[in-house]
Amino acid sequence: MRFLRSPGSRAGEVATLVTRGVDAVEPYVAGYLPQMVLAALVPVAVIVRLAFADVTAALTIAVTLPLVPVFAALVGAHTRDRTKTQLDALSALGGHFLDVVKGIGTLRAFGRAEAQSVTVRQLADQHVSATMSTLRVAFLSALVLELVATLSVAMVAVPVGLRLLDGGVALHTALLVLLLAPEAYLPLRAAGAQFHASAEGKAVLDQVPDLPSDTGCPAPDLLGAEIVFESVTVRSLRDFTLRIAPGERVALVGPSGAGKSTVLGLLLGFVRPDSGRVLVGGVDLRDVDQAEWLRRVAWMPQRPTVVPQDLSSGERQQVALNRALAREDAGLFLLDEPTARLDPETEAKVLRDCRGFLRGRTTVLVAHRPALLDEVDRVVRIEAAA
Ligand SMILES: Nc1ncnc2c1ncn2[C@@H]1O[C@H](COP(=O)(O)OP(=O)(O)OP(=O)(O)O)[C@@H](O)[C@H]1O
Repeated sequence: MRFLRSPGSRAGEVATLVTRGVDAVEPYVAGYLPQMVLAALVPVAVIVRLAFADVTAALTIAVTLPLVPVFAALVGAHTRDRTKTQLDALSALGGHFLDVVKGIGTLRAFGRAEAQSVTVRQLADQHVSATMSTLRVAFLSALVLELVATLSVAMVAVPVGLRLLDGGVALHTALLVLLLAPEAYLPLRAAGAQFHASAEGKAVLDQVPDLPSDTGCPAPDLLGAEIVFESVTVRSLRDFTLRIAPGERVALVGPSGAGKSTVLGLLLGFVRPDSGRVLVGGVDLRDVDQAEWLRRVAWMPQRPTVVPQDLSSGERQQVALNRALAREDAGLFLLDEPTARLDPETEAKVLRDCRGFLRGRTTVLVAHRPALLDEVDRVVRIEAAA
């Protein structure tokens, strides 16, 4: 959940990581890592046991054994790059597909829906070729590791067999060597095989951003908390400074593109200042647990999403406004042009209805319509950046 909420997460990447990515992590955590523990312990135990029975065999194993991890590391470096390319291709495909689905209405309206199928096909082809390339490397490396391990076992077994024929070694010692020698190589071979099965999981873990050790400090109680914009610069806002007292109703006015909605975005925590700070009750909003903060804020966006769609835009706006005002427990109300699509008569009625409700509740609203200005305690003008 913390990853999903982390700022800057891109939808396509997140969709790939939390679906296929999560499945891919299991072979790494439950397969490769435990196998690495065995690969570190078992060969040492075999060498120590054989050192007491047949020093030559123990030395042969000790010398040939490192060849397996050396070859595995050489092939592994190659595998890592290929797997990363494969995962990137999958993320690009997932992200693009998601964008196309989201924007299908607009694409159809402009007659560009068909063109997208070509792009999706190209991305799918890229993913197929990246996957085939990863598989080729995986098969090749399995072959290399099997070959190295088999030759190493032969280098131990053949001399022991010859010495047994010459009478240079007892039968029970030769049997012990022949039975134990393959066991020294087995965990390393298995780790090599697990490495390929788990490479995607490792790439996924590398892609998940470093998450903060905690989700931020508790959201300040808005009752009695002053909201302060301290020389905030972001998008079109330049050194924007504003103090909002608890319970105050403020209207933001100004030309299109001046940054009124950006001010609401800053208060929601969706937009982060490039410089300056937004303080609530003296706490920098950047440090506040965003999920908890959003539970305290009621927001009506400029273009509300309301199901069903068969409502008119004005009706949709009224539903969205009622939905925001129904959040009686909220400590801050952010309303972006709440009456923009209403006729003057309906607007007057809506404003009459919410007048009593908003009195004494901290409210920031974006106002283009003059009727809204009578409903607030203060009007703040935001000028377009020069
Ligand atoms: N997601 C975004 N990323 C980057 N810049 C953006 C983004 N959204 C808006 N902007 C830019 O930020 C500036 C301020 O936009 P904003 O929507 O805050 O203006 P506004 O005053 O609310 O305008 P309007 O009255 O037309 O709604 C504009 O120049 C706009 O292009």
